Amino acid sequence: MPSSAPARALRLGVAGPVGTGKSSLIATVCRALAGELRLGVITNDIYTDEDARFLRSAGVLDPERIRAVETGACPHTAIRDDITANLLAAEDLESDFAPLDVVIIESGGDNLTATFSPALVDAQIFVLDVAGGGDVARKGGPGIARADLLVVNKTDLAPYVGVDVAQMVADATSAREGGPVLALSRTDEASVAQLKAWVRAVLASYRAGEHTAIDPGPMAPHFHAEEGGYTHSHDGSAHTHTH
Ligand SMILES: Nc1nc2c(ncn2[C@@H]2O[C@H](COP(=O)(O)OP(=O)(O)OP(=O)(O)O)[C@@H](O)[C@H]2O)c(=O)[nH]1
Repeated sequence: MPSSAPARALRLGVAGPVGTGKSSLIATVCRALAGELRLGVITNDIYTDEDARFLRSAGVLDPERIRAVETGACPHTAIRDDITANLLAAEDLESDFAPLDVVIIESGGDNLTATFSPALVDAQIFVLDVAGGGDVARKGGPGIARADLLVVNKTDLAPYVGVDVAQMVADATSAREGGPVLALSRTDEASVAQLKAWVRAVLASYRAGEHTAIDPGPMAPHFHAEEGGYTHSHDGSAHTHTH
């Protein structure tokens, strides 16, 4: 191993709107790579450990290797502004199961703009699905534009929702100025193999000291329905609420 090899596991973030298939994608990665890589997973949910329980029940990884962070009202704060709970969870996982190769961190998804801080993850995947409509990729946002990989998920559903996957991928590629876009379905083995190859390649580059964590940029201000409803922004310095 080169002397510049990092001392800890690669931390890989998975963000995207609710229901686009983040937990399922993580289950797919675990199923595909658990035989060759030592993996751990951290989930972020507002008030529950639902995603962690889903992943444990999927039987793709030792349940002890899946930890849940409960984020409270804004699930984005814990992956962007105050990342302490996630950092501690990642460090705990790594010390309990040393050595790990990859720790995957799932964001609690509720809008299009969630991004991870580069202080928490080394690389991030943003997940859209065809059921959200073919236009979503064109609308952009920091995760869509600048995550390390954009996944257009559930391509098996495209014929039923009238989405042209090739066009959606072309729009996404143009919104990302050529950055990688992967059309994925858990039922399409070729696409799963591409996802697996992408994770392997990022890990190899991270281990060689050649990978730089990119900040996709802060999230746009967004609304939360809890506590009577408030608009909320993560602009890097101030963490503001407007009721
Ligand atoms: N048809 C199809 N359905 C999928 C695929 N991947 C996920 N799903 C389904 O999409 C739904 C949402 O998947 P999840 O993995 O729970 O999505 P999520 O983004 O983790 O959801 P939240 O954690 O609630 O934000 C579930 O019913 C999955 O079974 C896929 O490739 N094809």
